[in-house]
Amino acid sequence: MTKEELFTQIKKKQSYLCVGLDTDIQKIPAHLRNTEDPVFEFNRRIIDATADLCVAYKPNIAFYEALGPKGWVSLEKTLNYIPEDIFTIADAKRGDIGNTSELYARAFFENLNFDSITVAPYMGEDSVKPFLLKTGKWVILLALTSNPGSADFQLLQTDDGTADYSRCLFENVLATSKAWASDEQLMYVVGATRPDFIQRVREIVPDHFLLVPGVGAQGGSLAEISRLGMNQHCGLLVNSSRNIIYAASGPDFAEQARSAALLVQQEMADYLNQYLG
Ligand SMILES: O=c1ccn([C@@H]2O[C@H](COP(=O)(O)O)[C@@H](O)[C@H]2O)c(=O)[nH]1
Repeated sequence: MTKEELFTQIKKKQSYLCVGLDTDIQKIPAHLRNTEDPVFEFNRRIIDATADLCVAYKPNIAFYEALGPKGWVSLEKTLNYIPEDIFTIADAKRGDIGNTSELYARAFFENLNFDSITVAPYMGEDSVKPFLLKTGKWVILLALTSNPGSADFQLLQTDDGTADYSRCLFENVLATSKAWASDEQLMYVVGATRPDFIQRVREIVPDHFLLVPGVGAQGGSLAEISRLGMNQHCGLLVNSSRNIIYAASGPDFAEQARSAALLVQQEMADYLNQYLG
């Protein structure tokens, strides 16, 4: 999916919601546990209930890997079930020496046909490039993550002498990596729990899409991130996982997930109207 196509979907659905498919076998409603593939059955019902309200789905790969081979089967079935016009994100946080990254890229872009993958920047350009060589696919590079520990390294002050102020490490990640590919192929993860830094992100990457986790269960504010982070193409994919998919645990879980997603979508429609007109 191109950037333009993604923006078209955002305008059509009046939504920049990414539903996180963090499907935990322990949290699946009891009545689904006896089905042949409870994880896929749960995801299928969530997708049916939310597909018209979101523009992306983000399965977090850990939840599937943890189940062994059958987890990968559930993941593949889920991916194949997602409608064509919805952007798919493998939240895998990969990245290794070049030849190993090439195999990760094949796993997620060829074996599984994801549109994008989250990649850790720590090992540098040669660890990210193999993902970028896949035509039509996106890399979503971790920049400023939503967890408290992001302060340990990402907020370390650096001084390369080129900025008016001492940059944090995450700002160097943005400034350096934006030369590796265009904003048609590269996005960044920026946590909603860090709204105080979003202006600094936008100074360095004004046109890129940002994948923003951390609203809902982690306490980030959709209002703040939308006000500070939106650009002329919206430029935001805001993820919510637990608050949507586990809105309820009974037989009506999918309807409740839809209600939770609808609340977020309606708020997003207001912000799109307010900031993009
Ligand atoms: O900085 C990051 C990067 C990734 N995540 C992932 O997003 C979802 C958030 O789930 P919620 O239930 O909405 O909190 C989850 O898959 C994380 O691994 C993140 O939270 N922060």
